[in-house]
Amino acid sequence: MSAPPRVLTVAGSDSGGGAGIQADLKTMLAFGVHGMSVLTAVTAQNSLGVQGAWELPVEAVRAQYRSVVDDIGVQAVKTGMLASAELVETVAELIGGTEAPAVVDPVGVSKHGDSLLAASALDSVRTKLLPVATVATPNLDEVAQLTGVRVESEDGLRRAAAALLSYGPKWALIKGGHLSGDAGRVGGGQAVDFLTDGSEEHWLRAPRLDNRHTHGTGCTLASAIASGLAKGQSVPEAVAAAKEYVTGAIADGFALGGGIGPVDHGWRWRTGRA
Ligand SMILES: Nc1ncnc2c1ncn2[C@@H]1O[C@H](COP(=O)(O)OP(=O)(O)OP(=O)(O)O)[C@@H](O)[C@H]1O
Ligand SMILES: Cc1ncc(CO)c(N)n1
Repeated sequence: MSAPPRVLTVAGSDSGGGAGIQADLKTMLAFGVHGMSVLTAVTAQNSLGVQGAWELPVEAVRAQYRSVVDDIGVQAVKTGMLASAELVETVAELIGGTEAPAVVDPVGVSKHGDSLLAASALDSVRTKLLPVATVATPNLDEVAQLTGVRVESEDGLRRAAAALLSYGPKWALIKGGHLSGDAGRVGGGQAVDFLTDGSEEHWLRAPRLDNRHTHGTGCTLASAIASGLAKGQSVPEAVAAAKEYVTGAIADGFALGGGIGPVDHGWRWRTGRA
């Protein structure tokens, strides 16, 4: 049997299994690719929040990356929680030296508002990491932090994407999920995301689901995109398939613990829906 496409996630561990490395690997399995991981940080995390976070040393991140890329090889890379300026710069340098497409999820804070990136790292994200990204996938808070553009309308999504592209990623995918939650200010009850490379424009719309168990949506979407790219899909194709997957996973998200439960990475198996 021939080997499946290989995808590498460079991200933090979520002990609760809903986001981070755990969400990434589950998503990759659901897409039929071989998932591999470079751990950047360990978090003590559950449905209620992040109780603690510990970064790994730069040498540990470098060594994991070299182990994977030099022997096994990768067809796509995805980045998530990078914690510090030093780690952001290290990962940017490693990705810059790898040919595979890179999906950069510029993770800033968790769903509970716990910080997963030092404020001092923002400039390194702008000047080192975004330039080596094939697709960057900020949510509305992250794009506001990175570009200063606060999105309050669909036209705002366009302006935010243009500002993000000025830092160098080939494609910007701005996730409007948070905005449409606000009494449907944008999208008319839909979860709207906007994808552009500066010339093509793609609007991704899905029903906004009334399920509070959304822990891990961003990690899941980015890993699904990386999986599609590893299979040879174009960025718009991979993003469309990823949006469909994350929407199904949110619909089937379930309660665990006393707070925000995870999306269901196995929804296609569990529900039999396509
Ligand atoms: N309630 C919802 N119903 C449908 N789709 C949603 C909902 N919430 C988010 N989404 C979609 O989920 C995807 C991830 O977006 P989101 O804005 O939640 O990412 P994020 O904030 O980075 O996630 P995370 O909290 O994991 O960091 C997007 O496609 C977004 O439109
Ligand atoms: C480790 C980790 N990465 C990313 C997220 C996304 O919010 C999270 N909650 N935890």
